Amino acid sequence: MTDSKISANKVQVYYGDNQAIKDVDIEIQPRSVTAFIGPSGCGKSTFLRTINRMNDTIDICRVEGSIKIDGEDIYDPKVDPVQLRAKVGMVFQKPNPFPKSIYDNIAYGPRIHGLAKNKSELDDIVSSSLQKAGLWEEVKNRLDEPGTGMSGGQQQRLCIARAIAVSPEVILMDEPCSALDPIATAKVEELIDELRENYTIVIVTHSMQQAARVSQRTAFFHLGILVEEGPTQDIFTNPKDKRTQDYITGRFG
Ligand SMILES: Nc1ncnc2c1ncn2[C@@H]1O[C@H](COP(=O)(O)OP(=O)(O)OP(=O)(O)O)[C@@H](O)[C@H]1O
Repeated sequence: MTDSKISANKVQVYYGDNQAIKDVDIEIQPRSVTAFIGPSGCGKSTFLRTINRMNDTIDICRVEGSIKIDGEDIYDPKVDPVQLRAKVGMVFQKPNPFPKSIYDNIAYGPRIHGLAKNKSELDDIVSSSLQKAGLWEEVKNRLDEPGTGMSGGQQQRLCIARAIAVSPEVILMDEPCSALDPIATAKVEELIDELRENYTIVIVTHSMQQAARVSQRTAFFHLGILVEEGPTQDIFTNPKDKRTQDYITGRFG
């Protein structure tokens, strides 16, 4: 196994008095897809959001323990959460393009982070991000049109392109296909498979079939606890814990 990209150690997350994540330790491998699965409310999204400090935006939420990316503690007071979220991008359940043109959706992050010296560099970032998200051919002649006018699946790939535009190393995806039809889902899954060559991807999914299709490793959460984590094939064919077995065979959740 290579060195981990993300190391979480004894992570606890509280919403007020309610503890949503208990003592989670996990090592996430670079350039691969890790799926988080588990019944509703088990804390998958909460734990995902600790990896780019999105929980900071929820007043009552408190995170304890340590999360390191490339050995650096992302909760260190020196870390700027805005920079962190460029390095650790996020794609949400519902596609959420900005009410701007397709071009400006992609150019927004690079402009804020000063990634382009001039218009031609910005054009290059926009086209290469759309190419990496497999969307270029579909939109190259309509970059001035609103992102919100695209189909749901295209909007989600636009959101992936937007995350890619600021050169992230990690991409977090919180049920990215749950609002998409099967054809759009298949396209996003194909894209995830291509992206793993260059990015570390963590995906929360309710679909065990999706976890089996796209991920190399799977982590099963239950009641805020990480019950087990391992190669996806092992988790689905030979789980060690009875709770995992019960979940994957549809006995609960
Ligand atoms: N913003 C919030 N404020 C208070 N409690 C929250 C908040 N978000 C999540 N929780 C609580 O934390 C626990 C874990 O929720 P979380 O959404 O992380 O689970 P999940 O496994 O992602 O669920 P689902 O699959 O339904 O999205 C639940 O008890 C939930 O009610």
